[in-house]
Amino acid sequence: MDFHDYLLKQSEPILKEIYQSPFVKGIGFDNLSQQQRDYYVAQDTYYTDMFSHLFDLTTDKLTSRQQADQPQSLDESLAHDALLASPNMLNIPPDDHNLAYLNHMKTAITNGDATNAMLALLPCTESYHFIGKHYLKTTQHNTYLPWLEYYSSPAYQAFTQWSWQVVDAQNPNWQNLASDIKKQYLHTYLTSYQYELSFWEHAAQQ
Ligand SMILES: Cc1ncc(CO)c(N)n1
Repeated sequence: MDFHDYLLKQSEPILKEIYQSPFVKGIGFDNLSQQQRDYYVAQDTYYTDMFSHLFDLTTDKLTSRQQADQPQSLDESLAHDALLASPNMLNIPPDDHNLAYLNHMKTAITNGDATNAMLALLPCTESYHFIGKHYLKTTQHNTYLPWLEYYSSPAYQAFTQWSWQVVDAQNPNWQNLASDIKKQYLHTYLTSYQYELSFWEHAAQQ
């Protein structure tokens, strides 16, 4: 088993909660209010802007081979457009859970090694790909189909697979990791997953 498969087993319960969270179901079953979409797109626009900066900091820690293999970076404004937000989103400031999530990633990336940095970002990348695939065929004539298509697209999949390959190559003998290091990696990864869940939960509460 590769390291990312082991990690996925650990995050599976949270991923299942994410699938069942009301906003994610709202995307899958075409059932979201304008207010929920405005809030989510406002939060996520802020988040993805910061994420690209954090991603660049992480890339600096990788080998030049890994950097060269990185697929073209993606323009998530296409996914945001698919949620049809109103201009009211411009009045919504970044919320505390969002800032706390970004702060967690920044700390893990600044203070940690290359694996720790990748694991702070991985839940973000992989969970959206799983959500896209999970709900792609759920509802006919779904208003939000372009959102699901974006995250299940070959380009997004390539980005997810590249992330897995990097994490696996960094830890070919992950079973032999010192237990405190393994604990730290898991903590970084699962904390990001918990923040992903919380991001969705807040969006549904609007
Ligand atoms: C909160 C969050 N996590 C992950 C992604 C996927 O990039 C996103 N757009 N937003």
